[in-house]
Amino acid sequence: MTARRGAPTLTTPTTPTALDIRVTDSSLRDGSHAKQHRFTADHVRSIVAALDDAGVPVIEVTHGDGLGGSSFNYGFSHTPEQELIAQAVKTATRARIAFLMLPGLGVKDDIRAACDNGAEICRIATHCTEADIADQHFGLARELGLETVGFLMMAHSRPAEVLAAQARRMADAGCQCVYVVDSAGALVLEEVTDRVAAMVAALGDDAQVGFHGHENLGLGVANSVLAVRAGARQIDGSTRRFGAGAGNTPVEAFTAVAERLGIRTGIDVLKIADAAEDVVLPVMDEECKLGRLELMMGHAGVYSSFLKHADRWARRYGVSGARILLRAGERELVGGQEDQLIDIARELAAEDATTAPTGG
Ligand SMILES: CC[C@H](O)CC(=O)C(=O)O
Ligand SMILES: [Mn+2]
Repeated sequence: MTARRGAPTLTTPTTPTALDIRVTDSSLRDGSHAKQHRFTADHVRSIVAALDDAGVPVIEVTHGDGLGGSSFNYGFSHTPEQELIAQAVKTATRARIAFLMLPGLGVKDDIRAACDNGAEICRIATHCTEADIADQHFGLARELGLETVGFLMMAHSRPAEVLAAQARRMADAGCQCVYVVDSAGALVLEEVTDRVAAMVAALGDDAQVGFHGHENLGLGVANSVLAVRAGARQIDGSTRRFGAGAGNTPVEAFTAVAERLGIRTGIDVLKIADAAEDVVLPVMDEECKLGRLELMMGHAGVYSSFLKHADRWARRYGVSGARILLRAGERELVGGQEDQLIDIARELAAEDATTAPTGG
């Protein structure tokens, strides 16, 4: 790496040198939440072409809630996700296409279809205490010759040793890289280090460890660097932060920081910055911002994909979206419990009605 003029030397004793890590861009999957699942084939082609040209090695394409997510509960897709996956595969020249599935939302035939459409990496997501529900999906994916990744979602909600045991379970089922998934964007610095390090120790050479961050507390890049320093070898992000909540770790910023730290991603900083500005931004309905609701998600530990749902029910019932999210955090809601946001909104409306001053 050639030193840039004026760039400080940031090497510290804990800085890995010339370390190769693999970045997966989730704009076309996690960004589906922000886009309310309205991706078209044109969006996929343009974003995949730009990311592929910038050297992003893995691009994830699926409904925000994974294969089978298109539904009344989660939101219907504009274009069937298998078609989007097929378009992504046709467009990419170097990048490999990944898909996500949550057992129960998607079924094994969805994995077979994604494989037939040319996807190469199967990512199975479970709540961080429920790794056992993914056993058969990892088994099938390996039989099909797919690379496997496991997602332990809402990883802030359990301590490092619990995650390490769950990661071991995934690896034993055939998972080749288990991610600490900070679904709520609630993990703060050393909380990432501890979790990643415990998983690295539990998995040894049997599987890698990855980190998937969200920006709800503004820590996506910093947390990802700490994950790498703790031994993570795969990092997720989304170009222009295009993801649920305040969005994901921005790939372009992470790439630039990684380059300064001697962490090699293989991504061209200038090209990914162009892709973020010229290609991804125009596809977004609005920038993923770190506003009041997003901050509450990180603060209260709420699943990032609840953002649009909470906002909708707050407007419908005339109550505060931030209070909906705080109560969702107190109740420790997990993915799949989106409907309970409606109950909370109704409760808050009833409480407000009883406390409102009466006229006359
Ligand atoms: C519903 C799946 C979820 O969006 C996966 C993910 O990206 C996360 O938990 O952060
Ligand atoms: Mn996510």
